[in-house]
Amino acid sequence: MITFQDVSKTYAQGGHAALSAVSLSVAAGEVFGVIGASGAGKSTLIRLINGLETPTGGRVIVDGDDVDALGVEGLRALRRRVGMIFQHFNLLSGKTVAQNVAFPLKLAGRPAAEVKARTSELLERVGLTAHADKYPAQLSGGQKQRVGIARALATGPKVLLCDEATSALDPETTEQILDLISGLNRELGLTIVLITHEMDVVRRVCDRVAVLEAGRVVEEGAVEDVFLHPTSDTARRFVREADGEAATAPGVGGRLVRLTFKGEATYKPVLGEVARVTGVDYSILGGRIHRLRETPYGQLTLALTGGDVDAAIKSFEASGVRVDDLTGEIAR
Ligand SMILES: Nc1ncnc2c1ncn2[C@@H]1O[C@H](COP(=O)(O)OP(=O)(O)OP(=O)(O)O)[C@@H](O)[C@H]1O
Repeated sequence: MITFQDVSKTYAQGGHAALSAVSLSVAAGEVFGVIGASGAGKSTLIRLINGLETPTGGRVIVDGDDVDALGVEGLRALRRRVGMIFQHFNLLSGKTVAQNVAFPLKLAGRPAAEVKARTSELLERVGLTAHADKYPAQLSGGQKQRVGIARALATGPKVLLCDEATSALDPETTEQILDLISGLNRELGLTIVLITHEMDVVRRVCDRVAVLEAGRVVEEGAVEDVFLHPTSDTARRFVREADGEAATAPGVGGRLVRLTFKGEATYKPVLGEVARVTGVDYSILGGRIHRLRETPYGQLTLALTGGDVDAAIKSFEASGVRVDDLTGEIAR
C-alpha cells in the first residue's frame, strides 16, 4: 500500500538530512508504527505519505501513485484516499462538530443530502452523536480527537495517518482512542500508519514497527520481535522506558538473564522445576506481564547463582522459554 524507496529529505533551511535512505513498505490492512525520539524525522516521514512534504531523493509510492509526480488534482484525490489525524486535533474552532466532519465532504462537492447522512453515520461511529452541535472548545481532548477521526474518515480513505494522535491525551483517553483506531483497522480494513515516541502505543495497536534515529531506520520488524527482543540501542531504550525495567542491577552477582514466556510456556511452573533439577538459585530483578495486541506474554529478569547455570538455561529453552543473556547488555 505504501512504499518508501531510498527516501531522503533535507529541508532548505535545515542543513542536515531529516531523513536519509529510508526504505520500508506498509502492507494493505496493517497497522504500522514509526517510533523515534524528538527530531528523529517521524513527522517528516508521515507527511511525505500524503504529499505535505516532498522528498529530496527517492520515491514514495502510495496506493500505486508516485506521490511526488502527482499534480494538484492528483494530490487532492490522494488526500481523499489518505486521511490524517493530528496531535493537536487541528479542528476548525468556528465550526460545530458536525460542520467539522462535513467539511471535507463539502470540499469534495458531495450533494447536501449525502453530506448530512454521512456526517451522522460518522458521528455515530465515533460516539459523538449527542455532541453534533457543540463547538470544539466545549469538548474534552478525547472528544476532539474523535471529531478529528470522523473528519479523517469522511471521504472513505483506505489509509489513516496518525501524527502523535494520543500524545496530548491522558492514559485512559489514550486507551479509548487507540481502541477506536484498532477497531477501524479491523472493521474497515484501514491501513494505518502512526508515529509516536511511546513504545506502549506501538505495543497496543501496531503489527509492525520501524525505529527511527536521526533520520535513519535502525530497526524494523514485527512488534512482537522488536518489543521482546530489540536489537538496536534505540529500540532497547524505548522498550525499557515502556517497562520501567531496571537498566542496571548494582551489587547483584551471577548470570543476568531475561526469560520471555509466551503462549503455553506462560502457564507452566517452569521456574521452580528448573531450580529444583539444576540446583540454581534466582533473584528476581524485574518482571512484567503484558499484552502485545491480543497476545499475553511475561518477562522476568533474573540473576542466576549456584548450581548448574548452563543446564538451567538449557532447561528453560527446552520448556519453550526464550532466554536472553543480559550480562553485557544491562550495564549499557
Ligand atoms: N520545515 C522545516 N524546516 C527545516 N527543518 C525542519 C522542518 N521540519 C523539520 N525539520 C527538521 O528535520 C528534523 C526532523 O524533524 P521531524 O519534525 O520530522 O522529527 P520528529 O521525529 O517528528 O520530531 P518531533 O517528535 O519533535 O516532532 C529535525 O532536525 C527538524 O528540526
